[in-house]
Amino acid sequence: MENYENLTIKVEKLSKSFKEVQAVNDLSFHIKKGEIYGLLGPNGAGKTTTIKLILGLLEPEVGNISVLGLDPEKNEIEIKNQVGYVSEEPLIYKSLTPKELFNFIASIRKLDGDKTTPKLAQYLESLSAVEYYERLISTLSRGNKQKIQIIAAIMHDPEILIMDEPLTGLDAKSVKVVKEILELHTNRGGAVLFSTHIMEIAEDICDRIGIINQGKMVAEGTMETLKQSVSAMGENLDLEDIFLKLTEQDDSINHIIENLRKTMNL
Ligand SMILES: Nc1ncnc2c1ncn2[C@@H]1O[C@H](COP(=O)(O)OP(=O)(O)OP(=O)(O)O)[C@@H](O)[C@H]1O
Repeated sequence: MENYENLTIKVEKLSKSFKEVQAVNDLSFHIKKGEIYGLLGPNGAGKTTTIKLILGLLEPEVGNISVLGLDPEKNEIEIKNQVGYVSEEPLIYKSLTPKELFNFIASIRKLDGDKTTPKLAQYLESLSAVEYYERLISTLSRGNKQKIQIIAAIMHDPEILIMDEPLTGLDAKSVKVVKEILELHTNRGGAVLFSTHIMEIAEDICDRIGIINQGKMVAEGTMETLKQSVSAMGENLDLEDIFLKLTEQDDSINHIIENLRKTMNL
């Protein structure tokens, strides 16, 4: 029996469409305290739409969402105080330096400078971003912009981190540092919603994974239980095969490879 007091995010029977596109279709899942939950799905599966609904940036057509017991449609500001969000799009405040951006965030969030300054220095150093601190964000590389976006999302110590494809563009060392940040965050009771289209990343980082395709949940569980259900199917499939199968990409990938071989004369 689930202990509902332990839940940070609860999504029930959520649906959202854009004209003829059903982006999210009767989706339900929950995220517990201390858990990294991965939304795994191919391009266009509905991951970003789900995240925007949870943040109150989009209105659901049907369904319920609770974030720390709050309704995103009614409590957008309160939820923003408890959540750190890394969006899929690159950072918007391009005409600022990271220093100006962090000062701006600290002032709107009314953060204590004595606590925030050393924390920021540590994050910048850990992510090898000290030298970019006073450069215009518009002049930074994609990966360095992403590091600044991640620091901006965690600097107020939110209870929940919602990260939409956060590792895009990061080098191997920074990926390791971000993974460590997520682990430390969950060790102290925080929760993470993490979206990715890359199965290995979900496997490496997430405690539980929800595989979505065309807005629908097609499988959910720990990596262990997902692997067990794969072997229970009796076929000689690895997890990558099952991901492609569940997301209906297995036939099309074989077809694409066959056509590519013909085109490239192999
Ligand atoms: N504002 C919008 N207007 C129209 N269609 C939209 C809009 N936002 C999303 N969609 C459509 O909804 C579907 C789900 O998109 P979404 O961005 O949620 O997918 P995703 O899983 O995050 O994909 P990706 O991995 O490529 O980022 C797609 O078909 C997309 O084209």
